[in-house]
Amino acid sequence: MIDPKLPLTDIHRHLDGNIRAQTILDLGRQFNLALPATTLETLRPHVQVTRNEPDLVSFLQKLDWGVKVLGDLDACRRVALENVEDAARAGIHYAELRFSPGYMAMTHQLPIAGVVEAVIDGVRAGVQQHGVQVNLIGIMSRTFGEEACLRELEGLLAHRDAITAVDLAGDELGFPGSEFLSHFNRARDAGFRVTVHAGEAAGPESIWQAIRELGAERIGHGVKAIEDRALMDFLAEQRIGIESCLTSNVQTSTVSALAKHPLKTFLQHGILATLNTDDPAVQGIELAHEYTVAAVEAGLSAAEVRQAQENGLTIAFLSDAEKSALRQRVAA
Ligand SMILES: O=c1[nH]cnc2c1ncn2[C@@H]1O[C@H](CO)[C@@H](O)[C@H]1O
Ligand SMILES: [Zn+2]
Repeated sequence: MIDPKLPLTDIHRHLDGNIRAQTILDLGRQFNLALPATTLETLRPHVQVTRNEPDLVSFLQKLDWGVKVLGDLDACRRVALENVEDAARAGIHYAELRFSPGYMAMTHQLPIAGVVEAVIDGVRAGVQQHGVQVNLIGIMSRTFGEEACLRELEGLLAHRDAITAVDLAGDELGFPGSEFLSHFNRARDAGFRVTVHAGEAAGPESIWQAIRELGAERIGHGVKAIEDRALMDFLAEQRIGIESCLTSNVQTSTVSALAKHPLKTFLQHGILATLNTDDPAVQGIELAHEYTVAAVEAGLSAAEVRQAQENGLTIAFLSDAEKSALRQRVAA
């Protein structure tokens, strides 16, 4: 169901939601940290979703061990490099890897701009080794409040040229987008592209807010757009893309089952919706699973899956020239 002649993109993929279990064990040992388990098998339930979580916030706790073991900047560089390796192995041609430098820095009080630099470094090394094309998206983790997000933004601004876009992620219900207006004004002034996690835990009003007040050009998840016909029309007309993450939405109980997922309706409505992973290691899936298993269970026809794959390139944060070059490279 993946068209090998079309670029395969993953434009919603958290680098810090994709830290290998083995790397968590290695780093735990290296920094002498007390982990909840010492073997891969026993660690797994602490770092991976084994059954659906009741809500978004419970799901997000599964990411915590991955960042708690980041004891120095080299550890950040390592997980960034491994993320590019994983993307290459998953057959992805172009990935937008997103990360929250403040979340990664938090446990061991690493310098935030240093984390940003280490991630850039690790990704650069990975790209050289594996030939995957990558752009980076800097996340502000709303869960830790406005001040913490401001520090993240500043760390990202310090490396403006190597960061393509910004995002807002974390606890959408507890920290509405309206608290982050000034952050996004600054980010847009600096020339960052904008995508926002919205309409995942909160309703369609959160998506309207992200577009109108934060300047979102794309929406992460956007599941709740299904409740607002005018919003669906607007997304289609304005070509505001939706980054769908099917398995993630079931694991966070955002949708009760794949068969109830609105992606098919979004595509039928002419919305530029796409297939992506979210937090592959935490979810225990890779992109191929989303294309060949999850999309099918969500009722997509082969033509709709192909449309979603096309849309990934259409809404990617790439220039038109970069898109054509990528298209030609893959088709050749
Ligand atoms: O599915 C998701 N919805 C909302 N926030 C998320 C999701 N996955 C990860 N993060 C958040 O992104 C940051 C790390 O990149 C963290 O804030 C994490 O909680
Ligand atoms: Zn996400």
